[in-house]
Amino acid sequence: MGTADNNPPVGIIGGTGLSTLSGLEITAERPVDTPWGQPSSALVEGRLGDQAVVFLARHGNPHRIPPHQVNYRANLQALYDVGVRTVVGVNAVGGIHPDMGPAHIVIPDQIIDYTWGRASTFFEGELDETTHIDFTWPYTRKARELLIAAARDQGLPFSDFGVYGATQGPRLETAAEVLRLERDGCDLVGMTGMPEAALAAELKMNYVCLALVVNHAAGKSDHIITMAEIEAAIDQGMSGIKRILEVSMSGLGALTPQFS
Ligand SMILES: CSC[C@H]1O[C@H](OP(=O)(O)O)[C@H](O)[C@@H]1O
Ligand code: HPA
Repeated sequence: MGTADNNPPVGIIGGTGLSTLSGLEITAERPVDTPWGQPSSALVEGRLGDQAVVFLARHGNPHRIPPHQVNYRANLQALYDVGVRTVVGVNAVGGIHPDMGPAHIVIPDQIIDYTWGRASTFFEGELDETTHIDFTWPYTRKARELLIAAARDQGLPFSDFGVYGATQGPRLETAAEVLRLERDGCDLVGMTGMPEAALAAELKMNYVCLALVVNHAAGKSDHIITMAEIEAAIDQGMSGIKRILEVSMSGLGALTPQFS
């Protein structure tokens, strides 16, 4: 086995509360283009410890692109084109499961997609062949195990399971919608988990979600959701997310591509 110096770069897609990655020793910042258009931000190349990393801000830096207008195809393609084969999607989410309150960290294992109207595949238009990827397990098992081990190692409050319900946004949900998500089996709700995960699978990249609960989902507390509450949870929990990234990074870099 080689050292982390020989690993391909790991991609980190930062979401709400993570438009830049402090701790990343930046070596280059490159605006790039793809056949699908421009990604949300320049690619920020650097190292976390001895692992090469390419960081991309999902909503742009500064944060300005709403979840339904993110160019998910360009984001994944841009990372792929610079050699990334393993991606960590960092997501702020609302907690539905009673154990998943603000500042709790979750490494989910499943997704239900409620989004609509988003460009959600690379395989459309005139194709030589129709492609239906297998998506039984949307997150790469070995990548999940590495994040779980890192969260445990750091003594952080986390759950090693969870169904992520991806809603359209940009508005938050009604209480009745959250009850429906709960009946469907969702533990978390966010707006960007899809099509990001499916596009990574189409490119045969490893993909894993590292989620920070930033509010109780609508109707799951005695108050409405405020940006102040969300910002407080980000302030409290994002340092733990960064520690998990640092500890797991070289292991993630050593993973071979998912389907090879
Ligand atoms: C009230 S914040 C909603 C915003 O935060 C999440 O973004 P991300 O997944 O990129 O961290 C959520 O999906 C929404 O876009
Ligand atoms: O409550 C939520 N709903 C959807 N997306 C979110 N992202 C953070 N919190 C939430």
